[in-house]
Amino acid sequence: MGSSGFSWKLPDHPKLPKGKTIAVVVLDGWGEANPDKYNCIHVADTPTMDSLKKGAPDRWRLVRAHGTAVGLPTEDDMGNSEVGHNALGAGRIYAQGAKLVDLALASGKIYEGEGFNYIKESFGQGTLHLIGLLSDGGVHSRLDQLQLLLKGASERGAKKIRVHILTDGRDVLDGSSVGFVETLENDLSQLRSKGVDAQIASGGGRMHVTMDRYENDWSVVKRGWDAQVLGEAPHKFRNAVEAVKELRKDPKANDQYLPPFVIVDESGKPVGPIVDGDAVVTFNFRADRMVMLAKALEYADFDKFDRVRVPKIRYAGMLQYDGELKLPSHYLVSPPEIERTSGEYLVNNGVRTFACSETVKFGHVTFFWNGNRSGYFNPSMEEYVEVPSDSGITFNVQPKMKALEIAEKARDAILSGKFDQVRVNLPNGDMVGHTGDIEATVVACKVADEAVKMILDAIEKVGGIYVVTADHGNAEDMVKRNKSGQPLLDKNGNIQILTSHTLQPVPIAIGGPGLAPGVRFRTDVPSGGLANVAATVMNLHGFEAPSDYETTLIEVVDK
Ligand SMILES: O=C(O)[C@@H](CO)OP(=O)(O)O
Ligand SMILES: [Mn+2]
Ligand SMILES: [Mn+2]
Repeated sequence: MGSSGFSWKLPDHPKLPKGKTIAVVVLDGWGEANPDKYNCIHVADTPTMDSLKKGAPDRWRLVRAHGTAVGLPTEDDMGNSEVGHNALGAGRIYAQGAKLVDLALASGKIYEGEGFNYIKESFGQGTLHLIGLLSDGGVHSRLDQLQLLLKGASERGAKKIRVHILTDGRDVLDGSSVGFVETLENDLSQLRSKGVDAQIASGGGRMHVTMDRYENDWSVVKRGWDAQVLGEAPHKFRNAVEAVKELRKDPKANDQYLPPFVIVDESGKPVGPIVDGDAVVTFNFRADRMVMLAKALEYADFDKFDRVRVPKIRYAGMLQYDGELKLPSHYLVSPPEIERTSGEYLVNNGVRTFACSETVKFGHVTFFWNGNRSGYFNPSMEEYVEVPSDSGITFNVQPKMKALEIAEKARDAILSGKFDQVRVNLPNGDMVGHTGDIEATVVACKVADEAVKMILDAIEKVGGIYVVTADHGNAEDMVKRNKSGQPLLDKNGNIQILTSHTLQPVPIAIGGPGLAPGVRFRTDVPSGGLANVAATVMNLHGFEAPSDYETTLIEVVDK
């Protein structure tokens, strides 16, 4: 985009009026799948979402929310919130972190960049520490990328390497941590046979150790800091496979919430605390659950918890996690440059915007929606409201979460007349779906449906328009299936619970008294995806979308 001649001004839509209040509702983790007893959305009482479906095909359809439709490497990649909200807000498909890292590793460019050269300075005297999520889930990180990085770094002079693992069980099956640790141990032993002193140094479950987000609970990050940096944890083991196996013996244990542990040598000393002169790489490509640790590692002024000891290190992220904050300042791969998002365009065209969710999804409808950018485009035109999430619990014990509070805020914003777009994320289907608790997920879906109703009722009152959609699947399928769709059993004959997202498409529904009578979904965008939603919403606000946006899903026929 050349600077000369560029204008934020959007052309008027030839047929659709401006000035309608539009509710944009994102149901997190709400896909469309065959109805059976593991489809919690089907099992739950969801009269509002059911009634929207009756508008098919003119005002209800499905859109793609996984794989290449959202910029992921392959069609086997399930959708996730980052790429889903990026696509929804940006209206274009960007090659996402997973893919950018793949390309940089394949071409070797990762080793030529500023970030790698910066950390490499420490390889002579210091240890290289790699911290991140150990699985092949592909949402935050990928095992094969870690493996390539280990190989590449050791070939380029890293003589002492320590890996600080976070077990998954959220993007992959619970219990799969053992296999991933065994694979990593095998790789590290091969490195040792080549003379590299390489070991796992610490670990813990991702939801209990390190990977909190949006500052919901700093104690999670502190537990990680204590283990990774200070070498202190309640559990000590001589090896990580044994650690994970032992800790999983607690009947309440699961991969997502394993307690922190450190690996110690024969004299009981931790094998890999982070000390002055070391290099650290956080190898997750996804931002939200790495930003807090990045702050703790990078900020001189930091008061979220007592770091006790702040080693002088060279730190790089796999990507830069926040472009506005320039955090971290060193990184191995440049993040996608998502610019000219729909939020920025609309604000520049006078659309007053309200966005709301609870803490655990707040950044989704703001930061991710706006192309991984924090803050307002224009504070006098926008208001972002965060409803505090419960912390320190798994959401199956509180499946209603803050859905109704979010809906109340949205309702009040709609009725206030102060906003043209009121955008929310309703987290329940996703956050409770990730716990693998089917009963609780059914409750979660019911309450999300109630929240949608509250918002739609407000839209009805003000003569507005609604757009109800989702960012990817989760709650619609809670069981791992074989290729023909049959539930898979484990060796004890129990079904294998699916805690992860899915490859399913998601619904999008439009309606409300403000929707012009001739508006309907086009039939010539059959493979439409989340990136087509931005142009659609721009049209409903009375504007044509920029020409490089993915095409709109709607047309206006004469009535
Ligand atoms: O909880 C998360 O971090 C991911 C799953 O790893 O879910 P979502 O993409 O919905 O935020
Ligand atoms: Mn999501
Ligand atoms: Mn999720």
